[in-house]
Amino acid sequence: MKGVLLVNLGSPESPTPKDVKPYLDEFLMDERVIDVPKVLRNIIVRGIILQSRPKKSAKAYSKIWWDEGSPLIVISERFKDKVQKKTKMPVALGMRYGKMSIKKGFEELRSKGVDEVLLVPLYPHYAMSSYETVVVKAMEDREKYFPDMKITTLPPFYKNVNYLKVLSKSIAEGLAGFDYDHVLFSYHGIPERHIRKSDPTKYHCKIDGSCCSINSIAHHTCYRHQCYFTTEAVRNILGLSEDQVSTSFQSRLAGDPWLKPYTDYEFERFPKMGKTKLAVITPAFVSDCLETLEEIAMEGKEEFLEAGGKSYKHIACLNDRDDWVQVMSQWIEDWEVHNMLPA
Ligand SMILES: C=CC1=C(C)c2cc3[nH]c(cc4nc(cc5[nH]c(cc1n2)c(C)c5CCC(=O)O)C(CCC(=O)O)=C4C)c(C)c3C=C
Ligand SMILES: [Fe+2]
Ligand SMILES: [Fe+2]
Repeated sequence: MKGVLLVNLGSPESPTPKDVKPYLDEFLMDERVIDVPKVLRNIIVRGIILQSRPKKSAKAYSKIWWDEGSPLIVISERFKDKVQKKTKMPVALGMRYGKMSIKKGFEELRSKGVDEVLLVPLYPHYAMSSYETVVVKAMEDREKYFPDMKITTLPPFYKNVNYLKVLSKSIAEGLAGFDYDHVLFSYHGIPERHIRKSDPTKYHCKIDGSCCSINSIAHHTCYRHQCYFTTEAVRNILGLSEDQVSTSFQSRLAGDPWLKPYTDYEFERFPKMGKTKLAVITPAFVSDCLETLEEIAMEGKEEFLEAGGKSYKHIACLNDRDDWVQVMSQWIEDWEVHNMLPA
């Protein structure tokens, strides 16, 4: 029987340093996130980052935590429940990090008689630290625990027309009634090095933007290209002009150069350029989470207003919107009935 496994990033068990520490340990010790040799990763993560970050992150998490738990988990569960209502196939939810593991998701599907799984990483764009690590982990778990399970993987869906339409509709609804002079598309950042590592040609991606609009096979795995594609597609659907929108990258860790421009620098810069009424959208995430609710909706607002901005609005992610549920359910049905994946 066929079944579906939706996978998101995961959250700590609670917004306390005690629970945030093991979560960050699993996350940052992933070789696709901090991609240095294991001995060095141990020093950087356990010897440096985990000495202070759990306390700081726990404080941030406690600002956005809901009575039911982590917003990312609660929203992903609501989304899964709605998708389940639209199909007879079993649908399970797993997380790349934390207690709700991918393995548990497979076990749940197996207990319902599933032997063929559609694996759905809940990321529109390809990055080795998000989409790729989900796929690799799922394949490792299959190898170890479910060797007879057949797996098909949903590709990154950043250029799927139906996805772009619901994303644009959600943004249009968020913009309605808000007097804005600029719309910022803020994507989760990644180290520039990851772009080069993910380039199968090893020469196409230049990071400086000179490559991303030239057609190339490298774009299948180029996070930067895919983010700019999303901005441009939505801009066209909404009929916004080029100078009304920009793209930036948030949530960087100290150290290496990450993709630019940095979102927090843009918050400082815009008011100086006369852009004082800002709407911010965060399309790298399908569900709201720490990075959208705290970093953008709370901290970002404060930074922008302090820099001279006059009004600010964060537009919610797709979350469990019915039209998004409908798009996902249609992809699932196309796979179930026709073995077809979204283009
Ligand atoms: C678009 C998806 C994501 C990419 C790409 C990504 C890369 C990436 N992230 C870190 C470090 C951290 N990210 C953290 C939180 C976080 N990251 C994503 C998504 C992507 N990360 C989400 C959805 C979340 C929120 C999780 C939640 O529970 O709400 C954190 C933890 C919080 C903190 O301490 O700031 C870290 C750390 C790196 C290093 C990286 C690429 C190399
Ligand atoms: Fe992250
Ligand atoms: Fe590129």
